Amino acid sequence: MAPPKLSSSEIETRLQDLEDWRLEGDAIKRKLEFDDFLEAIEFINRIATLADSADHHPEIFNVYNRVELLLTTHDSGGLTHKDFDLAQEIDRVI
Ligand SMILES: C[C@H](O)[C@H](O)[C@H]1CNC2=NC(N)=NC(=O)C2=N1
Repeated sequence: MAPPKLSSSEIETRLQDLEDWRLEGDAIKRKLEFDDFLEAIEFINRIATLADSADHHPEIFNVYNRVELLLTTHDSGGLTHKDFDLAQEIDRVI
């Protein structure tokens, strides 16, 4: 079953632990820059494994050495604990 959407105050609380993520509409977003394309792709591969294990999949945008990640829970129509949990796991593998 889809997890419940978080309230705005729950979202604010969880965002405090994620200094590089920004709230954007119904999602959280992080922009990253690497030395080159291969570094960016290697990072994407690392998070692909994490995401698939969590059965939670970020939207991933890549242009050369830049990667933009967007997390939201489509099944719930907004942000849930799954987005914040995965964001924290992603931050650990950078
Ligand atoms: C059936 C499957 O578990 C769902 O479709 C999962 C897969 N990955 C997902 N990823 C994201 N970001 N949001 C979801 O709602 C979602 N749902």
